[in-house]
Amino acid sequence: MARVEFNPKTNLIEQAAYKYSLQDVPEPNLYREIFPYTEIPKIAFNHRHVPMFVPDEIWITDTTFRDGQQARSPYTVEQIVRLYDYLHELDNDSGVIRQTEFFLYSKKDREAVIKCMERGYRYPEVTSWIRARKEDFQLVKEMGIKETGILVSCSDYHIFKKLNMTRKQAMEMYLSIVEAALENGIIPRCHFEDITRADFYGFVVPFANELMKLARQANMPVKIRACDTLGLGVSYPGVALPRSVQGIIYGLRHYAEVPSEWLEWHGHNDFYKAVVNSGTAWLYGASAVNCSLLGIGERTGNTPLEAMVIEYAQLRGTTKNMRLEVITEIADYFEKELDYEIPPRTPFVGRAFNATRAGIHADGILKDEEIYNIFDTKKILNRPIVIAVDAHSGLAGIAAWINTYFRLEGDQKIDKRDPRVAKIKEWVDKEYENGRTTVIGDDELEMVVREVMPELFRMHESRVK
Ligand SMILES: CC(C)C(=O)C(=O)O
Repeated sequence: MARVEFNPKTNLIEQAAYKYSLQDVPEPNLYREIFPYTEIPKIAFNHRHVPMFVPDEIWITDTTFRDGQQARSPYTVEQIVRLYDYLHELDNDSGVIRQTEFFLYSKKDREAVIKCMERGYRYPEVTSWIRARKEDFQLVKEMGIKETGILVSCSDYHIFKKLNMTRKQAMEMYLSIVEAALENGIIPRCHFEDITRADFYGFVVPFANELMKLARQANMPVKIRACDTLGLGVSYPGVALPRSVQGIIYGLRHYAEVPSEWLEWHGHNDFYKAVVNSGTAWLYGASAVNCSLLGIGERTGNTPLEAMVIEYAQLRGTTKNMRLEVITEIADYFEKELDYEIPPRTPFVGRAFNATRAGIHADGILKDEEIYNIFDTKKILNRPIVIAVDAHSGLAGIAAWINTYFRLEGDQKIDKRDPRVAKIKEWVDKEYENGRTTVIGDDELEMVVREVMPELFRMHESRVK
């Protein structure tokens, strides 16, 4: 039962939050009715609605060098430093991209951290990720890092099956590690792994309560990152725990009194929900959402950082002083320098995200591009709209297609008088002479351009399917 108390500060009779205590169950609660494993997981509703609560400040934290790097071959030190520079350039001292986290395991990891710290940027702040071993705190301290991530897996899948412990044993172990961080003057950021399959009232809230006690005793923040490890979080109104994103964030704030500034959501995209879940976490009281560049992370990836930059702009009505065109530079860097193929239809960064193939759309765009473009992609992302070619495009249309599609600038640009453009036009004309009525698709034009201008493909090889 919830306690009803008089609050002299507000002069109101208030219902105090019920204090949940640890349920040290003998058998794991695997929520088999929701996660039968041999069937698709179920989305259960209890029709409980929690209030929206948007923190005064919301921001993004980055995991490109941690979760991102776990899912691909490691970056070199130079690549890490370049990507860190890009994050800083994108943030442009707005503080929206507030922190990024690094492994400290190897000499190479540490060299990258030192180089990034030497940059002296305020944002994104360098934080670390360590094994939950007390010796590692010394390392964090020596490197001058103020905050570190610590893994505190919280579902019974992890506690019973992976750690082979009881809930009480796991909680005691986690608390002793958090205490060690605080004793070393380091802010612990507790990664509640697999929270969307965890017993919320039997483990998550009681554990968070203990963490908040430690924070009060040490007079230091103890942050909580709610990790939707398998992307099972759901943001539909009335969804039941443990899958409810808003339920988790509300519950941590309300029942464990975790302040918004210490609360973060870490999403995965297994069910295509990473972006909406992160936005929901913001709206229901987590100040931070954890993302990675291009969403690169374990399996289907994390919440894409660039998507949350755009979401921030939509929710807040401002980009502060972020430089959104850097998103395009980052995408180019991944493709050209890191040999990473961005799926063409990926929002904001894929080469086809603002391309239109339908003749009728191209016609509309020729009249006024606003008709078929989501926003001024040239101004905001330095990505001019891409137009498909048809019977009426002519030399100029074909040259424009090549220049926008391959994003050629300055003297790289192909002129309409270039004889290679005439060759492509011959092919286009033949198509229509032979009775074609549809617009020519990007893939078809790519094939012809590949024959006539192979050098373009050497530059953009990773863009070609
Ligand atoms: C390893 C943990 C912290 C994680 O990244 C996740 O749960 O997705």
